[in-house]
Amino acid sequence: MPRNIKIFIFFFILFSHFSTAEELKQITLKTSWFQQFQFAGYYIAKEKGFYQQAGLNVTIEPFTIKSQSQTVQQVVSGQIDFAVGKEDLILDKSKHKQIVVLYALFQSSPLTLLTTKSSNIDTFADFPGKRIMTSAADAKQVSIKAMLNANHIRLSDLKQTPHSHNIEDLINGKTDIISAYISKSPYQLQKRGVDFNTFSPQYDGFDLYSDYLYTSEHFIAKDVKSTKSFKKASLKGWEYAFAHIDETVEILLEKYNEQNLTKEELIFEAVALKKLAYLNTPKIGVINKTKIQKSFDLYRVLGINEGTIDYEKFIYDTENPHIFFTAAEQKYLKNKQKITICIDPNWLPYEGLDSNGQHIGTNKAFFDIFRKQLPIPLEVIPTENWLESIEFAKQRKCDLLSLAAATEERKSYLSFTPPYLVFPRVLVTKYHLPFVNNFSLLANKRIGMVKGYAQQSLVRENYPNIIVVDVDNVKNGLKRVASGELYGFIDGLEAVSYFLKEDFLGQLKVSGKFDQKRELSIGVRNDDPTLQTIMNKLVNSLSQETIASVMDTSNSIKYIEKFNYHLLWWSLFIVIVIIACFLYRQNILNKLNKRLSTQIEEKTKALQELNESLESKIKERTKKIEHSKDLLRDVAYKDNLTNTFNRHYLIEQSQLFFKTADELNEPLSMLLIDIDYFKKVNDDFGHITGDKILKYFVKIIQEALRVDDLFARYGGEEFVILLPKAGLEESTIVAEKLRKKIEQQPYLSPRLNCYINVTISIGVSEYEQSDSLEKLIEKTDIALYQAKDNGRNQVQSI
Ligand SMILES: Nc1nc2c(ncn2[C@@H]2O[C@H](COP(=O)(O)OP(=O)(O)OP(=O)(O)O)[C@@H](O)[C@H]2O)c(=O)[nH]1
Repeated sequence: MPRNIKIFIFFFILFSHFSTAEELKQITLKTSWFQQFQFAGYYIAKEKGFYQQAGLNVTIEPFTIKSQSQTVQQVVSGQIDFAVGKEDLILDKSKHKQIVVLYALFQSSPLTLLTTKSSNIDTFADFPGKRIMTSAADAKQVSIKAMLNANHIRLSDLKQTPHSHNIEDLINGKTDIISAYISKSPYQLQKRGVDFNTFSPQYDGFDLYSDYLYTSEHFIAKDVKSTKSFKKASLKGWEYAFAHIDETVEILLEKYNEQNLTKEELIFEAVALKKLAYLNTPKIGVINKTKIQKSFDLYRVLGINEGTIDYEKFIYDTENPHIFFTAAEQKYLKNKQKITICIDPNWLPYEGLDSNGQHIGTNKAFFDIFRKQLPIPLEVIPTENWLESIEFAKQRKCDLLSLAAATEERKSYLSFTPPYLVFPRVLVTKYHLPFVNNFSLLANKRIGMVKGYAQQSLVRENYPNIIVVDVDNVKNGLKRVASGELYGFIDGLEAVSYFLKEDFLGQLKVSGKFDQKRELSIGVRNDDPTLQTIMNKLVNSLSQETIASVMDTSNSIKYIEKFNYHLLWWSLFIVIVIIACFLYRQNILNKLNKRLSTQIEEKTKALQELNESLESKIKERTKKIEHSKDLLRDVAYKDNLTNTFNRHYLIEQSQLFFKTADELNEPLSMLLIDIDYFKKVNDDFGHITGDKILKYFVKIIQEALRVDDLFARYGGEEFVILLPKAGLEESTIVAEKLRKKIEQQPYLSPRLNCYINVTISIGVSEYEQSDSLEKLIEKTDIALYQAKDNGRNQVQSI
């Protein structure tokens, strides 16, 4: 190869290397232990080029036990950029306020205490007086302290010896207890076949973060971009390492194995640590403020720390970060005392001034975010219009100009932050006009644009044939379009939408959209570079999520700020008219209803009265009829003298008695009673007394009979009794009972004042199926004849 070509290649390689190194940001990282899987994510990020892709050249500093205790100080002082910290980093934070944590790799600490089974130290009760081998760093860890404390063991109860980091010392009994990583020592014990006990703080509920990645406030203040990039690339390295354990272990074995660990040892460690990294979380590196607070409270409870921690500054939230200022910036802000900003007072919903001169609109929400980060006020200087705001910015009457596009002309007096709001620009025309896809078609048309807006020059440049007409503000521009004075108006979509919906609904519409979007930044006076870096930091701290969230919130409130009272009054008026009509109609209906009700009530009352009188008449009539019926029945069926049933009734009813007896196959008997020698009674005591004796006789007989029995006067002094359900024998007994009653109860004549003895003769016979009344009487009469014939006052049955 010719010599000059060799020289060219040499210089090419030299300069290309030099230029790459120049482009990459130099970063240093210090781990908390010797090379092992515990730091694999960082090795992988380096080896796989994740750091390089992020613009970083990372140097992983060699670990030494001697320098271990100095790491925090080295980070705080800026000698090292990033470091891996154990769970007691929060203790360091309370002393070194500059520490900022980027993430926590292990959701629970791998630190544990181990004893061998053969030592018979199986519970915490066996701990007092025993030898413990623990490093100064391990002894400081709150999880170990809290676990011992919770089990009533103090470190002073144990004989502490320096850690040899040699597991053989536990196996050989040189110590009783050792502090160890769950990811490492158990493997060595298992391999040696030594049974062991694990005392993990996690089991007592003390699962604290470990392996924090941290840096200093100074570093972040100096280089937010590298901070974010390093965090992102490191986590990417970790995700890769845990997803490709075999490949990672091979890389470690080849390049990062100063402890000469075996493949199996590294895989054991990887598996154990992966569990801790993804414990209760699918996302690696999460950090929760509450959990940090609890850990710090634990130190306080244990009496280890009395300090305080500003958690907002301790945990660096990439999405919503706290902004750290450099010492120079802090000094600048202290001297500056306040930052002033000019805004567009007439550009709602983006921003504006309300009737009290207060800043309102979407951009105010962004200012409020900035205000939280700034130690000094951010003050709005009121102006009449955008042109005046520009003029004030030129004259340095305000430090900043809000929502400004970075035009060449403005760059002569302002520098610009990165844009944080991007608006589409649109054309508004009258409602009936056609949509415009190509703005070249607007040639020779009068198009309004707000005077002083940077977009004017852009439109003039791109569409020189459009006649751009200055207007004062968006609303006036739209008014002039509505009146026909202008063909159209160009501005941001949100700004025109705000007024279209408010004041021009149905008159104007969005008829086209520009390809170029409008990117808006904060203009910063270009004679103040420190203010420029401060404003850049503030704008850079806005994540896309924050911007979207502010836009969403302000979009939902913008129409509330200017309430459409015109529409409200009209709506109220219409509602009132409807209610009034309804009430009027209701009133008329009520009156009609009332009248109808009265009429119905009157009619109902009259009908009720009529009904009642009819009812009473019917009742009366029915009563009369019933009475007449009773009278008729009495006349027809009753004997006038004795009030017993008569022969006619007997003839009628006997058929029913016979039928029942036939159907039910029940017995039925007849008594035929005749008063003995009644002619003589009449003769001796007179006919009237004879009548009374007949009545007396009937009364005694009636009292002795059952309700079902039928008692009737057959004629003269002869009476018939029908006894249902009674056979001949039973009815003969009844007849005898009646005979005795009459015999034993002589009639006392009040008129004659004497007892008159009366006796009766009774004939008894039983009904036989199909007997007629005549036949039955005939049979009974035969029996009666026998009773008479045998001397009277007796019963004869047949
Ligand atoms: N006081 C009164 N006597 C009546 C009534 N009906 C019938 N008698 C009388 O009853 C008597 C019946 O007489 P007789 O048929 O001869 O029978 P007896 O005198 O009772 O003699 P023996 O029946 O044979 O014991 C007559 O004197 C009738 O006038 C009545 O309603 N009132």
